[in-house]
Amino acid sequence: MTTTLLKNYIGGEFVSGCREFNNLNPVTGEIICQVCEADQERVNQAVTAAKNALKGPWGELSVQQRAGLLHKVADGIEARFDEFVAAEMADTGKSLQQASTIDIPRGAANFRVFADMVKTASSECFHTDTADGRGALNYSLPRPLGVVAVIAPWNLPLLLLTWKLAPALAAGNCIVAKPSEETPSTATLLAEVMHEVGIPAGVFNLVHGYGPNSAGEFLTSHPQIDAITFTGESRTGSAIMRAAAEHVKPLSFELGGKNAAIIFADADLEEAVAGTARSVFTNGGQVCLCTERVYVQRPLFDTFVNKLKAKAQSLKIGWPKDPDTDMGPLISAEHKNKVLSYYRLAREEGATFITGGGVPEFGDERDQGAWVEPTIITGLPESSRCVKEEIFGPICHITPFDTEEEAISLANDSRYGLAAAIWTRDISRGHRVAREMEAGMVWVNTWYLRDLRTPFGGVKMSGIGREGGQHSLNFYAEPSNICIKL
Ligand SMILES: NC(=O)c1ccc[n+]([C@@H]2O[C@H](COP(=O)([O-])OP(=O)(O)OC[C@H]3O[C@@H](n4cnc5c(N)ncnc54)[C@H](O)[C@@H]3O)[C@@H](O)[C@H]2O)c1
Ligand SMILES: O=C/C=C/C=C(\O)C(=O)O
Repeated sequence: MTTTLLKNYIGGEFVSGCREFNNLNPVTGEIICQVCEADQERVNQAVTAAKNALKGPWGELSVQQRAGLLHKVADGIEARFDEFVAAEMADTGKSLQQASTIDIPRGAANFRVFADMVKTASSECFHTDTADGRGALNYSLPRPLGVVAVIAPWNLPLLLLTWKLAPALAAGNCIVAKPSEETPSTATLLAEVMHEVGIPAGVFNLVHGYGPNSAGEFLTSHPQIDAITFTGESRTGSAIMRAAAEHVKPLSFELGGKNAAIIFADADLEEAVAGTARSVFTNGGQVCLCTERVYVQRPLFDTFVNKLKAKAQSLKIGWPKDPDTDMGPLISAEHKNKVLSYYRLAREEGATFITGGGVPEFGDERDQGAWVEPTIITGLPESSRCVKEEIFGPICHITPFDTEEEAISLANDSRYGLAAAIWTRDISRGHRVAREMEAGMVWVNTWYLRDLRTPFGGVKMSGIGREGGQHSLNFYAEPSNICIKL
């Protein structure tokens, strides 16, 4: 992307904003470009454009035609694949390997999976007996919610934005989307693709800005927004719930987590170590599904800790474009300071540092970036803040356990309930323990293995509702029941 100014996309036009803010590259802290912040007026214009578009050609398209346009969006992303990869890497510092094998491919895949799924969606129909014997027919039709506000986070920017956009558009809604202020680039490229493939003006609108007292809050408190889908921190979810409360509307929340991994003594040790290293350090620990609490059955504890330490110390921390790089920087100096504050807290709480706990020194411009060391700690009480609070960085705490019941109790002792991973060769135990997890998603002898048709979401403070497959389509369109007296 050569653009030096990222604009809002409203009513089919790229427009400026009330002011401009810097988009920084977290590898070196350098300014990548400027971004136009949308004020209340721009958000109002975007919502009006979306409202009007509902009554325009978009509402008259057949499901097949809508699905065909969504495949064209996927084609457009794939046609500009390298641009999307470069833009995602510039905004986030994530590795070429991750951006090119996960983030951007899923951007296209999300559109394709829902374009295909909506074409085969079915609805309910009942033949009803009646007192007069003539009966009645009850059938339901899916009605799009209307204008949907989509608010996305910075960790998997295109993946998570399109994970919401694709089903929302497939169901016939119009959108006003706000990407994170940290990662505006691929969302803007996506607006260019939408424009190029002929998504009708106003169907997809993009507003840049922050949360409080900026585009995010203006959007979620807007009376003409018909539904909100949000992915981000749990406390932000609470704020959005309050902002939306006055105008009662459907909410879909994918929120924070403090995910546990349980490693039983009978686990395949090499698999469990490799899988746990992946679940702790992928994307610098900046994935909602990442493991921050590891529970290892006592006979295996010392061996496991030493092997995970070796894995952490073998991670290549380096330039995102280096094909060997395993881990880049965190998203921002602010987030780096937050993660380092937990490294300091861990010391204050008396943790034993197995590895890491500081900042890597490169001796070049990366020393101005948002880098931290992959870190493993042990020895803290389960009540400590580092074990209870989401850190969202490349760090895990490891605790020994003795019995299956104890492991389940430890893993469930959290206000979050997003994901869990269980490592055991005893598959009956895998089924049994998975069923006891207070989490929306449980992986056994693997992690982050995805089937896009499955329910994705969390319990407790980790979210409201489910995304994925029919679960997404059920949120973005609600059934109207029609009863015909025969
Ligand atoms: N459950 C999931 O699927 C999932 C996926 C990814 C990230 N997350 C969570 O997201 C968090 C990291 O992402 P983040 O730092 O971008 O989260 P965040 O809550 O700080 O911001 C997320 C988005 O919300 C916007 N926002 C912030 N305050 C707002 C407000 N008051 N009103 C409206 N919009 C507002 C931000 O500008 C951004 O676009 C972590 O807690 C992580 O666990 C969860
Ligand atoms: O950071 C959270 C990752 C979410 C991933 C998905 O929503 C997905 O893989 O569909």
